[in-house]
Amino acid sequence: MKKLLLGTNWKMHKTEEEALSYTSSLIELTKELKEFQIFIIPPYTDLKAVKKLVKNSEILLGAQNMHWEEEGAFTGEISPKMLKEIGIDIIEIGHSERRQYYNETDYTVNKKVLSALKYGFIPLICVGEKIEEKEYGVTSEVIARQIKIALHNVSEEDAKKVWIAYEPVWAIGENGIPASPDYAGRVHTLIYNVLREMYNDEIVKGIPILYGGSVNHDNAVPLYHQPHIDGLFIGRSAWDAKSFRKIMDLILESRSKENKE
Ligand SMILES: O=C(CO)COP(=O)(O)O
Repeated sequence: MKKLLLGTNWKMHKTEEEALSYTSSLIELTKELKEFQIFIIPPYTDLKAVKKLVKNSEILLGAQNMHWEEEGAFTGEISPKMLKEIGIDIIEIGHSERRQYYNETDYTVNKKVLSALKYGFIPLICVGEKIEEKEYGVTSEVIARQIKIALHNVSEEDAKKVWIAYEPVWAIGENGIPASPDYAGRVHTLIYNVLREMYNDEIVKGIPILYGGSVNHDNAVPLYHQPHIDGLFIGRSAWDAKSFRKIMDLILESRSKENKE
């Protein structure tokens, strides 16, 4: 069975001290679990310290953003070369908060994806429709455009390294309403079909599509059962290591019930 990808985006949370305490607990709590590929995405200021802890574990480490240039006059930005030196595995690209507050566009997402691939990172590309786009019935068009532009000029060989996260904007954060598992499953199937327009079937089967947006202890299992949901990308419910582990336990419980049935 393929490993389920389970990761958490910390957003602008956790000082270095908090990051170290969380990471050591998570390593301890998950060290015997082989069913999941766990990843954590802390703020830049925590990355070096967290890397020292995770480097002897199976946990992958990501950064929340990256400039596409190696260096230059880009005050406040972080380059692929800097992240490579720390030993980062994943670059999260195009999260809706970056699209909403920091002028991230489909075109800058594409530049970052190409740069991340060039430097050997896994680009974790976030896509998702806004509430008004859902209400006007253009979710499929929005998602198809985001995916096609993000992957523009990405070769078949490189597409194998890409991860995609479907995060409906209206589902994210404290005021978010989680997508129903059925709705999420339908959009994941749509993403899968958009990818099939771009790449051959073998490659598409290997591209994981994660769901994110108010994943919690109640909806993690039904989401995991949907078609083409290959992982969960979690905010609040995974910011406490025990709460994150609880999501893993719920999934394991449901898997063992299935095996018995
Ligand atoms: O934005 C998210 C992951 O990138 C999800 O955040 P929440 O799980 O807190 O809604």
